[in-house]
Amino acid sequence: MVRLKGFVKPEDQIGMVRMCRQPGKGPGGFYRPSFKNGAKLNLWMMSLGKNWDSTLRSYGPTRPFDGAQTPTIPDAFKMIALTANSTASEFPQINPDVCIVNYYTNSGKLGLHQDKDESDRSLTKGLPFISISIGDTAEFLFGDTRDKDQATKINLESGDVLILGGESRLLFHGVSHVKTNTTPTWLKEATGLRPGRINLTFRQY
Ligand SMILES: O=C(O)CCC(=O)C(=O)O
Ligand SMILES: [Fe+2]
Repeated sequence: MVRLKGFVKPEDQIGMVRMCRQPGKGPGGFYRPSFKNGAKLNLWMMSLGKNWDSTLRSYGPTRPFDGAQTPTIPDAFKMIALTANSTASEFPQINPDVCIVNYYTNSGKLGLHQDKDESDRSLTKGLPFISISIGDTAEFLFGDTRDKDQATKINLESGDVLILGGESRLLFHGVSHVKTNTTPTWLKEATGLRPGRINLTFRQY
């Protein structure tokens, strides 16, 4: 696992918030996903590139619940993810065809889980996923099991990048809480971003 603190430049963070708005409001935009048992996740989600469905735990070109086509990943997003990927030179380079954008309000969270719905090829090669945090700081947990009491806690701040690849690709991870009022003032002023946190994960299916 590699953490690149403050890797995403302020102008790129501003650009990413603005760029999320257009697809975020349209078809295929942000919605509250559910688990198989019908309970809602504590976040809003939008998939770019390919759709990830939280009930089926699989990828596809459209969203099963409303048939919406998945918006494309903006090239400018890809460039930022690829630059981070090559900075963490211990991991193979991916060609991202999926970007999952999560929006957490200040009561948002995400339980410990592994990301293992990508292709067998992607997982056996340990192809990394690249996570970018924007807005309020998250307390992020990771560990070898689903037990949150044994997990390590780190803060992910606006502009931080976290890369899980190779041996760390299947680490359990999650977000225990989002810290109120921690978005940088310049980001709030430039974008009018509502309180909360955006996380983008770039993956290769
Ligand atoms: O919000 C985060 O930092 C993690 C998101 C995540 O684990 C996921 O989308 O699979
Ligand atoms: Fe994840």
